Amino acid sequence: MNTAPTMVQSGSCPADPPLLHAEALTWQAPGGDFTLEIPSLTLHKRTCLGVIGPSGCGKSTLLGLLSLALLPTKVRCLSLLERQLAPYLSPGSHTTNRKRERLFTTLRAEHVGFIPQTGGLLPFLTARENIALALNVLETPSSGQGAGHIDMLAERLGIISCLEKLPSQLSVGQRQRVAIARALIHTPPILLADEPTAPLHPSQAAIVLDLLRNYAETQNAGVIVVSHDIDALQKAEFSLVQAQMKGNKTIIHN
Ligand SMILES: Nc1ncnc2c1ncn2[C@@H]1O[C@H](COP(=O)(O)OP(=O)(O)OP(=O)(O)O)[C@@H](O)[C@H]1O
Repeated sequence: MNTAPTMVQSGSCPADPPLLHAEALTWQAPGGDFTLEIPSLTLHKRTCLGVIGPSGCGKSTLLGLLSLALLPTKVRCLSLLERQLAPYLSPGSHTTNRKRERLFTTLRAEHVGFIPQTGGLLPFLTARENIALALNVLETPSSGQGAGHIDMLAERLGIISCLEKLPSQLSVGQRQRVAIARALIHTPPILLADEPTAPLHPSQAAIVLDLLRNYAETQNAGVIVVSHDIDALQKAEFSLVQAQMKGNKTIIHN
């Protein structure tokens, strides 16, 4: 399906600098069998984007690039909270790999919440400890108020009774909601989520997407969700970004 992307910057103010901006960014898979091109992609404050497209079209790869976990093959501009990162990525850059990795790790930890497709909880920590991990790693001023904050978020996600249990004692849907709480607990300005609602009952999926929309609006954050559930994204008023496949190349932009 090669439909043009639909994009409505609902709620964002054009005067605000974007939270995330990429231009002329390309990733080529090792072996060259697949290429993802991002001519231009911008995430503004108080905006929720829903990236849709068929299996294997590069949606997870897009999140990997935006979360700085994957390095682009080529890039003209990549900025995160107005910090220009392309100079660290150009072939002629004098930055060492270690220095770049240190910077990117810090940016990721402080500014990006990530909900992986598989939850990614540590099996030997309780749900509460998993959620608190981001606060402990960052040692933010909000670390002290962590317990109350965790309970409040858990209440909204319907997992209050799960907090003292290990991931193995939880259902797939409960584990996913713990992973969502873990990604939100340090109130990152950018939230990236890979199929966050896939293991959830439709009623829970709607609650989660509404929570993410509300999070973007109240925290001045930007949310990008990869999902196959177009109806749920539209009901939660996400702006849809359709991946366009052309042979072994995918183009994603807004
Ligand atoms: N490390 C890699 N080496 C080679 N090819 C890769 C690598 N990582 C991803 N790919 C390829 O890149 C393409 C995009 O993969 P990606 O996981 O981003 O797709 P997706 O849209 O998220 O798929 P799904 O909806 O099934 O999760 C696929 O064709 C995949 O085979």
